[in-house]
Amino acid sequence: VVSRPAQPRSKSRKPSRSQNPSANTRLSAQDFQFGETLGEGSYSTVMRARYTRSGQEYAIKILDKNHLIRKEKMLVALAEKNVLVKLGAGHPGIIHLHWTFQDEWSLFFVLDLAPNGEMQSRISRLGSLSLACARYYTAQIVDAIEYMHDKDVIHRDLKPENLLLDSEFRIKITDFGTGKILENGQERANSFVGTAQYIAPELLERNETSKSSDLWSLGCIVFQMIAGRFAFQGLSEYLTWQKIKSLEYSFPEGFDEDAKDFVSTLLVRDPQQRLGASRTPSSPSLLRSHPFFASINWNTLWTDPPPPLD
Ligand SMILES: NC(=O)c1nn(CC2CCNCC2)c2c1CCc1cnc(N=C3C=CCC=C3)nc1-2
Repeated sequence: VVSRPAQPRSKSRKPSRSQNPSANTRLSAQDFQFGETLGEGSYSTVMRARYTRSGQEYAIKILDKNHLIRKEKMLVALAEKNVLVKLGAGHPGIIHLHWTFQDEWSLFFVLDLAPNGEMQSRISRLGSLSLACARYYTAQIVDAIEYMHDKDVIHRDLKPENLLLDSEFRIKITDFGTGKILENGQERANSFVGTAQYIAPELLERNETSKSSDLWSLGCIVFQMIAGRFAFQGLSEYLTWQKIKSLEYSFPEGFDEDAKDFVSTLLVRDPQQRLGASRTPSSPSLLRSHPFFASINWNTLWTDPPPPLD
């Protein structure tokens, strides 16, 4: 990825037309004061930025055009934008795309900033989360996943690194670079994506992903939040995959019984048999009615403060 100066190069070029739904202004990099780098991908850099006119902070994903073209990833970048546009601003648990614009070198996605970083960092720092915390965050993730799936979007790389925390320490699911829109009732998609410890067996065995693959990843995430370690971890990626395919995992002593049952209903080899796999937007959610969530008030889930992290 091209390393960017603190302030993008200013050239007397007309910024391209931006997608700024709230006004007729034409956005350009000069409208922002860029700060720290939040993350780097193979063809993108995410930077903290302040919109000069309002003072509002955002995360701006900068995609290098030449790199996208050379690596034939332009369609991937546009697919990510389409997923983000389809998800819109409709859910508090999903990072929202505010605007896009481009210049001669880069595409710019102006996204919500989640100032409190990754869930992964919390789990690493604390070892594991308190049961109350794990329950609260799992409920938020379930709520966001069901919203996403109701819009026929699958994430395909859910993991604690992609679960960010906003200013109120609420979940924000991010990085839809591996996201997929299922067209016209399509149930499954072919393409290899994902991160070793969270990949569903059907992806390893049949290169197949579906909404249910996100549910498998959810099971892995809940296990990790409570146990403080991966459900599936071998000495190599290949051995990790072998454990996933043979469903070789075990709960540590003292793992909460309701949480154990919840995780066990998701870490199921057959995608169709996972809890919530056959849910439709009009059918009741089997995930939400699981006993693990007995103490969750789904109506105030996004306004309730999180329990203490440890
Ligand atoms: N790939 C992305 O779309 C993306 N990547 N990041 C940073 C990554 C850092 C590594 N783990 C995955 C996320 C972001 C976004 C969206 C938008 C976004 C919004 N806020 C933050 N905030 C962070 C704050 C502190 C540390 C890391 C990220 N980060 C992002």
